[in-house]
Amino acid sequence: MNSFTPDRTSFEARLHKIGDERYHDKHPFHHLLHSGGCTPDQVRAWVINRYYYQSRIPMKDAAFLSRVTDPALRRSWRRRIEDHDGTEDGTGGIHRWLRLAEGVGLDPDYVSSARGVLPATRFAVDAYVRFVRDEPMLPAVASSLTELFAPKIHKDRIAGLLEHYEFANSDTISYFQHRLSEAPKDVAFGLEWVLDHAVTKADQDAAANALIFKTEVLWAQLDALYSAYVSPARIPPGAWQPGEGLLQ
Ligand SMILES: O=C(O)c1cc(C(=O)O)c2c(n1)C(=O)C(=O)c1cc(C(=O)O)[nH]c1-2
Repeated sequence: MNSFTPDRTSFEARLHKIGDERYHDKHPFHHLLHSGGCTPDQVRAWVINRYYYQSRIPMKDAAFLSRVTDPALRRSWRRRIEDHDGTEDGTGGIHRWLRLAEGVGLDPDYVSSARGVLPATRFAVDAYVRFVRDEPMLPAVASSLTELFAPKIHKDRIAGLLEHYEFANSDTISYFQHRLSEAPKDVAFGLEWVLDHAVTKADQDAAANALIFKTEVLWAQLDALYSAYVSPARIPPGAWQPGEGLLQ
């Protein structure tokens, strides 16, 4: 019978180590994007596929909320949906992502139709929504903790896009600018909740494994993008072809 449960500090360090080793800031596609090495079509492919992730985040948060019995937890978590959906037309993260889409020359209606999304992106993102819907509460919350590592990548992205790409300006990058203040609030709450609720070794393992699963969801999306649009550029049947979905 396991009797030794590592303390909060070493458990938190274990979660951070997962990010240090596995977060998608290390993926070659991000290196290419942030250093100015992407062609306009590679940026467009990223915007189209990443939209699918964005669009499913509030759906997974709604699935999560539908299982929560504690009003205080619901009150805190529901802000995530408002961050993405906004509180009225023309506000929120999804709207801001579509401004980025227009900035790179894409028709926002095409992007929001999700027609050209890569199959592996769809599978990975849908797996995340199902995971949060179906797994116990602790792994469901822990899977959101990749956001611990997001502010750094958002800062790198803002700096890299502004330095290297003509389309980048305060309007087109406002999605990332907003996340710099939104994500730390989400993750401060989520981390506290996980540290409070992971009280046995088995709980801590389940939370750590959920975080690993989530890094894989993110990594798989970039692998799909790299293999379809970078090298050797094998676009799967049905996925976005350069030239499609452009602004008229
Ligand atoms: O640009 C990124 O690299 C990145 C990563 C992540 C993440 O780590 O899951 C999120 C976001 N951005 C993001 O913008 C966002 O709203 C978000 C929500 C969540 C989540 O799991 O609930 N992750 C992320």
